[in-house]
Amino acid sequence: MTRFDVDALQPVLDALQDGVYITNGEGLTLTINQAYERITGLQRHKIVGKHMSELVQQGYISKSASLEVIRERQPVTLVQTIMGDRKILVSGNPMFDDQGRIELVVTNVRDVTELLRAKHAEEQLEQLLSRFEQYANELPETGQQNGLLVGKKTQECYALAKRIAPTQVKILIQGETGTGKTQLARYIHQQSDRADNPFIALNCAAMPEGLIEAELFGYVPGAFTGASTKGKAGLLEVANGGTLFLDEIGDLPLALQAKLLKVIEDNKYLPIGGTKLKSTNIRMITATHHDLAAATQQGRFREDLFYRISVMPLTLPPLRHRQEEILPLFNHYLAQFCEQYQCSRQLSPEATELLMQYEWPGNIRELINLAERLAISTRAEEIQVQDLPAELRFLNVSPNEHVGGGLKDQVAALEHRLIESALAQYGTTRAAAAALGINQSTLVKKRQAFQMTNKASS
Ligand SMILES: Nc1ncnc2c1ncn2[C@@H]1O[C@H](COP(=O)(O)OP(=O)(O)OP(=O)(O)O)[C@@H](O)[C@H]1O
Repeated sequence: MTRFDVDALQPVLDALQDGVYITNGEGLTLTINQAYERITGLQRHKIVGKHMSELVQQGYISKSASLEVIRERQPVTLVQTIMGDRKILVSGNPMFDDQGRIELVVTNVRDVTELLRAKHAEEQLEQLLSRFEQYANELPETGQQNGLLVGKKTQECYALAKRIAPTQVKILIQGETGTGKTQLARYIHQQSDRADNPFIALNCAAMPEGLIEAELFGYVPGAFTGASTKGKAGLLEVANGGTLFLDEIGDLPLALQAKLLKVIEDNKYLPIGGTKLKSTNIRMITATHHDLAAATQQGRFREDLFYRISVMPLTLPPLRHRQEEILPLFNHYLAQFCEQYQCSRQLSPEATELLMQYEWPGNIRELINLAERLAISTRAEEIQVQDLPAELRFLNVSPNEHVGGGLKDQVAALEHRLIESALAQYGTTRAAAAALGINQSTLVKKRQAFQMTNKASS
């Protein structure tokens, strides 16, 4: 029995925005309010009279705050998961009678799913912004605002970019990762009459759909639970008057492609939760490493958007197709890092040869990373083959002929050939082992094991 007439209180409870759940001192459900029904999807008539432990057993809720309050005899706050994925913040409070027994447990419930999502989104945005800042700092120091234009193809690409920079033509930059797409987009911005306004870059592949939408279009105050009360300006607003560079546009979800098309056609967009269209004046430059024409045929990219953004395609070839640039770029960055780390380094002819033969899957970015790594890690002034990472050092090891057998045999055979190749290159087991990063005794044992297997099978 309780001193309170719960039924009489019901209209008051129903007027509250937060969900309310009331049990008696044993954990039997006395009532819930309408907000609780809305947040959890549970219906009052189905749970009144039920014990909280039944609700947990039947999977309606993951944990009961009321039972915990009864056990602990003090307030309890926890985050619960309901209906699979929604997160609710639950705070239970005991109400004691004159004898100190728990008479009621009153629990209030707030849906924090959107709040948590927004918090996560904010964190990701902060990271993103710090990346922008980091990238923006890279250019002025080297003075290489338009890059090192050594190769003919790169020179032609930049020359064309310079001619079209002052126009409004839509540019799609194609190229593998690290080939310099962002740098080229920034160059176009700098050569245009928008140079004094912002250059904003967004990588569409780096974020989940909900977040990209909030970042691009922004949201109005109170657009969703947990949204900032001030609302948020989208990048379309931040970049107003300047250039918005959308990298990896091929990864933009279809729903957002439709919204982006509207921006391109009318220079208008609707912030999330908004009712009034906003105008923007941006130059959009896009980039991709995908074959967008193929993506269009497969229905993964809107055809109308593809034609709109690719009026002027510019292609940056992979570094392996710009052989003449490898050394000048490498030496440029090596000199830059030597100055930074106060050292002096140069490539030996053999190491130079391997750099020229290497495929550079990460293109210029990979080359820059290697230059920095070698400037720091080599001891002698001349960089030797053994200073290079394994993927370059063993370039001349011919690919494994099929030796038959399973993966284990093939891996053993490859290991054997790498060991033999290192031995041929370095002469002694000690030097070969050092180059392979293993102990000399391990190398010798592996060699013997392989020779024995070979004898046994011949
Ligand atoms: N012509 C160039 N000369 C010198 N450095 C360059 C040149 N082009 C690009 N770089 C440098 O190479 C690195 C990678 O370039 P960038 O970030 O523009 O590549 P990206 O194609 O946009 O890569 P991702 O697709 O992975 O974003 C940057 O540090 C950039 O400064």
